[in-house]
Amino acid sequence: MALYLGVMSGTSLDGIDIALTDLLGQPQLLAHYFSPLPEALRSELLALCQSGPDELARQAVAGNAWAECVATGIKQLLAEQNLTAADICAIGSHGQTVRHEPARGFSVQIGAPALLAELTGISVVADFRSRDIAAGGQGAPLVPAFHQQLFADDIEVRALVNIGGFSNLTLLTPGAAVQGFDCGPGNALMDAWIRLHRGQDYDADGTWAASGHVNHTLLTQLLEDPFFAQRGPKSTGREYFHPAWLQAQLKRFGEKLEAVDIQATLCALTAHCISQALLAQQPQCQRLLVCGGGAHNRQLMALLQQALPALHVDTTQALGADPDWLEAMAFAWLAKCCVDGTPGNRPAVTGARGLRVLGAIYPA
Ligand SMILES: Nc1ncnc2c1ncn2[C@@H]1O[C@H](COP(=O)(O)OP(=O)(O)OP(=O)(O)O)[C@@H](O)[C@H]1O
Ligand SMILES: CC(=O)N[C@H]1[C@@H]2OC[C@@H](O2)[C@@H](O)[C@@H]1O[C@H](C)C(=O)O
Repeated sequence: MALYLGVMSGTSLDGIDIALTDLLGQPQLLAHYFSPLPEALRSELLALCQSGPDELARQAVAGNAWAECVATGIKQLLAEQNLTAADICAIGSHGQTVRHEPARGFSVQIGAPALLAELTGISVVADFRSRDIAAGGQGAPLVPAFHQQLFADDIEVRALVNIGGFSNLTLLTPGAAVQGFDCGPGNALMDAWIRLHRGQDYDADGTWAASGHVNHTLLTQLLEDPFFAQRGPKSTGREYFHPAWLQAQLKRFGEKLEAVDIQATLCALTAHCISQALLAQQPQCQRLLVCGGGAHNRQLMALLQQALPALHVDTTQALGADPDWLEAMAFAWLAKCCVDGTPGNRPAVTGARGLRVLGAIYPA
């Protein structure tokens, strides 16, 4: 066995995913652990996504707190599995993205990797995005190479979409280089809207969205945002699709809509930005496999199937991969790539000048 831990704390800021992964042959998920972020840390991380007073020190303090949460989770997971630190080759720790501005040459993930190595006694690989950006790439998305490793088929043209806070698509065409790019909002705008109007973290199963009506005029207007027509390489995040983007769009729309109909329209926006990008970039695609938290949103899954009638729309579970743990597994795999000196980026995806080994190692 070659045991790696992948740690992901995604843009939706719901919590920390830890995946114990065997990377001796095809990646296998052996065990997993989820820890919600303590509310104070969650709101501080969210605040740090924008500039504010004393942010350098606050970023460092929040990074340490994040690493402590991860170390606690890792210790618990290892104890449950009767493993010790010595059994683990390395931790691949994505960290928490607080800024993503590849056009200005940076993407910032905080997570105190030195402290995490110290607290766990395990080597940590972190800072996966900066080398790709230094080589002219977007630094994101990085999971397409892992999707290719797990899901590429000799015959079927497949696509994967990870629907977390934002959504990113991977296109797997037999005999061709893997393609991939961010499509736009995933759950982030829906989460923000339901939080504002109903005080809930997310729209469980998409029930609220399903009870409203999609306003097609508003949907068309939202889809006119130039990001959607742009072809890859492209990536996005909270800097672009934020609640103020939605408020500006609603102001431009003018007509007052029921909150529930806006939720229905946001759900349709996520489905359509994915389906449009997929059809534009790989019209031969036969199957769409969904992973990330959005795979649990029944209304979103139904809208995706409606928008893509010629394709089979499934979650990755249909191929035996739990949709909730793929991102964390991807960072375990990327950590091994770094340790082995193998490139983790794919220039056709990120737009980097070439293949690069991603990440920095903090030895145990
Ligand atoms: N049962 C459910 N019904 C509807 N939506 C759900 C459900 N469970 C999770 N979600 C959505 O999935 C989100 C979390 O998804 P995920 O864990 O993939 O995000 P992430 O790791 O933060 O994302 P990213 O890929 O952007 O880094 C939640 O914020 C919520 O919107
Ligand atoms: C900068 C950043 O954290 N980007 C995330 C985010 O969440 C989804 C999408 O935007 C994707 O680009 C990326 O995550 C996955 C793990 C990736 O790099 O493939």
